[in-house]
Amino acid sequence: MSLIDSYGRRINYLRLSVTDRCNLRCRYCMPAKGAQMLPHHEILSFEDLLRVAEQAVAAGIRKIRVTGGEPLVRRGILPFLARLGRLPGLQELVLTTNGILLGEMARGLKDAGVQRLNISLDSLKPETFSRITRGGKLSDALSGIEAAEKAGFPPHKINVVLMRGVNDGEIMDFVELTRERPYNVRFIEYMPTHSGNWRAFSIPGSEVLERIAERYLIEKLAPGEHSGPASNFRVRGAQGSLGIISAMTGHFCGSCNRLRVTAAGMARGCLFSGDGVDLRPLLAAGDDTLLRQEIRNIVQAKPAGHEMKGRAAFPPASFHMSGIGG
Ligand SMILES: Nc1nc2c(ncn2[C@@H]2O[C@H](COP(=O)(O)OP(=O)(O)OP(=O)(O)O)[C@@H](O)[C@H]2O)c(=O)[nH]1
Ligand SMILES: C[S@@+](CC[C@H](N)C(=O)[O-])C[C@H]1O[C@@H](n2cnc3c(N)ncnc32)[C@H](O)[C@@H]1O
Ligand code: SF4
Ligand code: SF4
Repeated sequence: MSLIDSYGRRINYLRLSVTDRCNLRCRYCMPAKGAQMLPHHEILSFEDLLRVAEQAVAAGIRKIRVTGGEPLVRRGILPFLARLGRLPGLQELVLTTNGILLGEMARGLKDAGVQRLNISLDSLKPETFSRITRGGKLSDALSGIEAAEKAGFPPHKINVVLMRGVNDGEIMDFVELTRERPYNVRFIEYMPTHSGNWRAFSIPGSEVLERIAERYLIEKLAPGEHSGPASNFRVRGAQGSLGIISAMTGHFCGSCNRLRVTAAGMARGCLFSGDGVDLRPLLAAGDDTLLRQEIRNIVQAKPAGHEMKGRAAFPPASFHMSGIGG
């Protein structure tokens, strides 16, 4: 079974958000105060999340990335992941995290069958890290990253959302990190949110690459099985690699393979496509065949791309990265 959308793209990757809560408050993701968290009864139960995942896999999804909010703050996440990983037909179970809880949970994640981790780390300086995350401790994130390495995960992808004047002075420090460690450090263009003046902060991926190329000899890497939305590069002689995720200026929409389901059970064909489709009535009706058909319908209605340029108001009122899962 495979899911092909109306533009001929094969949709085989589900980003499943398990919570909209988080132990950090990153400036680019959540407002300082008054983030409206979903009441507990509106968050899908693990049973319902499993039903959605099961029907998505039956329809053609092969990879599930568990995200949030911070997925590791949801109670019961490890047994849930172990059950998710056992779904027949699912080939990859991966997770995106801020790393803060990995010190205590990395081993459990490995045992639950999570295959790879993408970890957000926006600064290597304690003060800047704390400023961006509104109070997070860099040492917690770094020890989490180390614990995950010790638990036997393959080299991590490290996600860095660049913000002009905030952490772009650290680009070369992150480049140096790839010389010492086998990580794939990915610089991400700041995407629109309600939490601030994103236009002033967003740095085009092309500029980042130019700045690196002024200092280092870099070579482009061929797209690999795990390169995802990033264009990847390597500084000559480095153990790790660099990625550019041009979420705003770039054009990975043409090869987009994703579907999203939020913790509230809203399915979206595109990160930026409005409110999405509410799966809860179908879950409540208990008809999994209809659920699978709805997943196919959403894939059919998936837009060609984000089309932000043509929009008078962006982002839409319903848009919160922490609520959608990035
Ligand atoms: N515009 C856009 N941004 C995305 C999409 N998927 C992920 N991102 C962004 O890319 C960054 C990294 O996301 P991750 O959660 O690490 O996932 P990923 O890069 O898709 O992961 P893999 O391809 O599975 O390695 C985040 O800023 C996401 O918000 C997408 O489909 N569209
Ligand atoms: C919403 S977070 C959820 C997972 C986890 N809490 C974390 O931070 O890795 C998923 C990804 O979205 C990214 N993200 C959040 N807001 C963003 C924004 N405005 N622009 C670009 N990336 C963003 C984060 O950096 C992270 O890599
Ligand atoms: S990016 Fe991740 S860690 Fe930061 S506030 Fe959003 S959900 Fe939390
Ligand atoms: S913006 Fe939409 S279509 Fe483009 S890559 Fe992201 S999810 Fe896919």
